[in-house]
Amino acid sequence: MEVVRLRQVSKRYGRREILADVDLQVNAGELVALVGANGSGKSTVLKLMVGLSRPSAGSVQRNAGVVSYVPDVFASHDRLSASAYLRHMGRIRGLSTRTAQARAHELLDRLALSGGADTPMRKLSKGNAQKVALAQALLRQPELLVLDEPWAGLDATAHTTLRELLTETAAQGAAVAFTEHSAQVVRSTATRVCEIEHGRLTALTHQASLTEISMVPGAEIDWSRYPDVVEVRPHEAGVTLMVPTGRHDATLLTALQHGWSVTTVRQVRSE
Ligand SMILES: Nc1ncnc2c1ncn2[C@@H]1O[C@H](COP(=O)(O)OP(=O)(O)OP(=O)(O)O)[C@@H](O)[C@H]1O
Repeated sequence: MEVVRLRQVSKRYGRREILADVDLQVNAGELVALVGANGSGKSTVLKLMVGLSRPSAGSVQRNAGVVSYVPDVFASHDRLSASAYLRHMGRIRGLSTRTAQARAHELLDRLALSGGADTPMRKLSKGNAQKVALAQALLRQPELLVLDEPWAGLDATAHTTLRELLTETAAQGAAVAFTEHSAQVVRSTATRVCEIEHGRLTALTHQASLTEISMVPGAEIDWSRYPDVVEVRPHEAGVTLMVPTGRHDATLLTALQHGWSVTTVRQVRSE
């Protein structure tokens, strides 16, 4: 199902054309990454998607009740604590105080907000403020979730959690669009990648589905040197690898031949 569609969209600021003839749709369940150089127009596309900006020509159609947006900069000078802010945002989004509070705590726990949910917003570090911005966007399951460089400033744990949260949100039927500069994050998260160059969409590529393999170490292997391995996540119990589905058999074989014990294998992103 099509959740948002840009048709022949152009955007001008004064006489300057920022976007030209952009055709792009995002469907329910998709994770679309917008990539391109600084200033190529990615954030502008995101703002058009959520309705924060209007096209100079062309049209934007949205088929979503709950739309959530995470801006690239989320600076708050508020005296409100993170948890009071999220309770308030939850109420605005139609949740009861109790549900908003429970959901806020669940999200802040998963994202490991340090300094506590009772810290005034203006005292939060950049990364922790980003965690609050993400929690705000996920208080209610959105139908359209749009995020501008959401990984910026996050620590390693929250980095992984964010990918899991976005994947879960898409699996529950949301259309998800985001910008990101790290090729590795794009490869391990997006189901489709759109490239923008000087305000024009230049390429669209579908990403292969990925399989996540968790295992306990045997003989030493530097997994990052294996071309099939998209991502390596070391953790206390061992390591978790992301490998394109279809090529995971070879990775499993290598692991077993080196005495590693495989604990779980699961497909985390389908095509
Ligand atoms: N409100 C505005 N008024 C005038 N120009 C703007 C405005 N917003 C964006 N621009 C210009 O539009 C162009 C595209 O900006 P945009 O923020 O969409 O790029 P981006 O691809 O997201 O860049 P980055 O990777 O640096 O975040 C830039 O040249 C920027 O200066």
